Amino acid sequence: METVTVLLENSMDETPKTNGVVGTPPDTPVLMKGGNYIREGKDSHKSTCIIFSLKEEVGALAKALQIFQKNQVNLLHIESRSSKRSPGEYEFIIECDTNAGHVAMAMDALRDSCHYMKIISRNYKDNLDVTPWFPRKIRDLDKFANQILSYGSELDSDHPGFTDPVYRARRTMLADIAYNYKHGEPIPRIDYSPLEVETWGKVFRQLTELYPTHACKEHNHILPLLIENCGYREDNIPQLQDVSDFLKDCTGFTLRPVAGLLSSRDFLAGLAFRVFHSTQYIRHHSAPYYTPEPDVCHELLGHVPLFADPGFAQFSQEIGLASLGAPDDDIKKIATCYWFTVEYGLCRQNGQIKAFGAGLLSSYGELEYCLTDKPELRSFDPEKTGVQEYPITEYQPIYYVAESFDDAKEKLMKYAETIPRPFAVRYNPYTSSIEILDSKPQMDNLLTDIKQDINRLQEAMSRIAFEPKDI
Ligand SMILES: C[C@H](O)[C@H](O)[C@H]1CNc2nc(N)[nH]c(=O)c2N1
Ligand SMILES: N[C@@H](Cc1ccccc1)C(=O)O
Ligand SMILES: [Fe+2]
Repeated sequence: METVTVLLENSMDETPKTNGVVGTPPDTPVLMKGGNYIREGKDSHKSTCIIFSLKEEVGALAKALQIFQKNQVNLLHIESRSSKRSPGEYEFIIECDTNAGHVAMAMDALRDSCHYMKIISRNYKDNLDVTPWFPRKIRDLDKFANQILSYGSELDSDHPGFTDPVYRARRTMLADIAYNYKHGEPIPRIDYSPLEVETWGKVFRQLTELYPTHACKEHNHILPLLIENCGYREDNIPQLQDVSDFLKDCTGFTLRPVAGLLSSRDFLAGLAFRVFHSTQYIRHHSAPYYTPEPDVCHELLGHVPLFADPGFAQFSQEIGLASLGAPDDDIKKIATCYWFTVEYGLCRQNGQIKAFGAGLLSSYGELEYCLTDKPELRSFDPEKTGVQEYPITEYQPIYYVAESFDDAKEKLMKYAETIPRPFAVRYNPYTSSIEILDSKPQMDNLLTDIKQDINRLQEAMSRIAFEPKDI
């Protein structure tokens, strides 16, 4: 326990007290995986979170902490709050490093000495009592950086850039930026090469020709604003920081650089914080009109326009919140629904079918293809859509059509509500953190906030001076 500083707040305040993260292990250099430009992830940031309550007696916490010490478990963070679940008790939230020590043994021992205990851990498989780990503070997203899904060798050798050493070196450089990025830093600006700008230019020119006839109206509405405000031009690849600033003003969404495809769980968790993980590299110049992985064209032309829409931003965050702590099966289903809507969705608008999925809006080839009679079209229904298999690296054989943009949102939200979880969560935008609503004090706080809002609404209504024509 060499790095632990315990500062307990002996206050009756209901909100958890943050005592600062102490002793997060430093990053150790990671090795390049043979033949791949994606580096192997390391578990240095993995932690388990335990919520437990103890009888209020002298030395209770010290006893509990001894359990960790005996089992050589390193504690990273401690919060305390008085418990309303069991009056007279304190609740503690402890984050411990799972890389060293006998974590499972410590938890078994701890279980015997406390009334209430909930575990949130990456190590949840085969253990129904454990809620899968999720980030609780926006800074926790720094822990995803190394968790890029590296493609199998099959895709590697298929990849258009596989045999191009210049391209591979570029990818390594941009991956490094994403690996080293920390929350709150400005996103480094990239000086894109003439070849990279040319690739972007081709993609941009071709796609903007198709959008008027193929893209949904929401996308067509926002693109001109990006052209005006963020340097979206045929001869310029927009910088992530500029786009992030723009989104922040529109809907509070921000971008963070990422080295490649994230797992569905991690990617969705980012959305709960209104954070969109965005790649910064560009597809290989030999295949501008379809690429098998997300790239800056996909993020900036496919996803970003819709994140500037308040309704879509809200919906994305709700999906993110619904995913936190969900079991693997549910993550898979919700990710599949996400795939067939946000990534590859079609929708009806004024009697015509239009594309709203980002994977379509960033691929000239697939955008054209999806509205021909080649693919099969089915109607979007989360129960069925959620279990459909799909290829990631080629045109989709099946698309799901939503009746409208809002219809897809509503259906998906209803579905998300059925995901099992032992508590509700909400996002606190003041602290950029997730509150776990699992006991009365948290619910009281929520109620107080809602009351304030109702008062404000009432006040606003009473202040409106009605014009005679409004009555
Ligand atoms: C949630 C769903 O799986 C979705 O397709 C995700 C997966 N991981 C991702 N990772 C990155 N970097 N960019 C994306 O757009 C996505 N999409
Ligand atoms: N196929 C998309 C990129 C992409 C790949 C995989 C998942 C999502 C998007 C394009 O060419 O723009
Ligand atoms: Fe995407």
